[in-house]
Amino acid sequence: MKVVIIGAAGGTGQALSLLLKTQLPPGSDLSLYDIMPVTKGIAVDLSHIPSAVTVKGYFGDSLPIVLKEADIVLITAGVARKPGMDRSDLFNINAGIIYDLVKQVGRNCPKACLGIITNPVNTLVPIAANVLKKLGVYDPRKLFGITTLDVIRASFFVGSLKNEDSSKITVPVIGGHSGITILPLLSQVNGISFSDQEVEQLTSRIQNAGNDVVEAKAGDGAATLSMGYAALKFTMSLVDGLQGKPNKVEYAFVAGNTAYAPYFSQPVLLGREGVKEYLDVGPLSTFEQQAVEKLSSVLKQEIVLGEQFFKERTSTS
Ligand SMILES: NC(=O)c1ccc[n+]([C@@H]2O[C@H](COP(=O)([O-])OP(=O)(O)OC[C@H]3O[C@@H](n4cnc5c(N)ncnc54)[C@H](O)[C@@H]3O)[C@@H](O)[C@H]2O)c1
Ligand SMILES: O=C(O)C[C@H](O)C(=O)O
Repeated sequence: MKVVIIGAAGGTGQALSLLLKTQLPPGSDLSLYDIMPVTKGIAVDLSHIPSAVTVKGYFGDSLPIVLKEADIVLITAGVARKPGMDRSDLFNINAGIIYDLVKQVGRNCPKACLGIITNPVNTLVPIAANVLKKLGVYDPRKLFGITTLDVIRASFFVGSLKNEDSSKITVPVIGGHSGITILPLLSQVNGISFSDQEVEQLTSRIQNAGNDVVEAKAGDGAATLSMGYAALKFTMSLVDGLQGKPNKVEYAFVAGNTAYAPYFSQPVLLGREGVKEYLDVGPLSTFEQQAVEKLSSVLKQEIVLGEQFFKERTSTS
């Protein structure tokens, strides 16, 4: 299994690299890439951890070589938020970065599964899809916006509210990865019920959890460590699915089969080619039905923004 992390010298990239070095199946190749020369040193540092995962670091113009033979590419390259910013404020810089990087992915490892962590996920995934389409290598089963952080946060918040072990609680989170597009389905949490007030407060807390980290870090970045853990969870399920292990289900922002928006975070069963089956989001409460109607119009606008960017960029290049 070859996994490439692009943006590996950043906060999220380093946390994820560390976790994957210890968790990938023996014999895997973990290749780290960033524009920063320190990436080589990060790989040397990680290589001293005893595990049967080979780790190498690259920077500069070596990306095409790094990508060859990749099974999974995870992109965390780009800028992160500072207090007072929305994820959409990152669009101007990160859209161009994703456009260029995904071109390289499409050219050098067209069959790889691609996970986008960089924000704004809701807008960057449509750009990535269009870049891959233009290259003639788009396979919707293999392109994911990684929204697992919302899922793990929701488990933690529900566990702390109800005094339960959060590692045993699963909260479905659908929609997208910004503001009201993040919709936890609290009505589907097994064995736990919530008052209307708890539903409203928890929903808002899950939607705003990213802001809490950005404010608490006070100008020095956004969530990196919990994101590293979340991306590990997603990636290990993807690895297992690619290796043919059964019942690997994750929530991810995909070009799926819901009526809510052309790209939507929903449960997916992972298999040898990426998504094996798009699963139903299940029954929604009245609160969730109203919320999903509202979020779908916001999400559609954010998706259109990505598609417009792609059109403008291709017409000028
Ligand atoms: N999907 C999510 O739930 C989620 C969670 C946390 C962070 N994020 C997003 O992930 C991104 C990274 O966050 P971070 O905190 O790790 O930021 P960071 O600034 O610590 O790291 C970003 C890294 O990207 C590198 N980079 C920039 N342009 C590059 C390019 N063209 N090629 C290769 N590397 C490049 C930088 O050198 C840096 O090392 C941000 O956009 C952030 O909003 C998303
Ligand atoms: O909030 C951010 O900007 C980073 C990430 O999307 C998060 O949810 O923590």
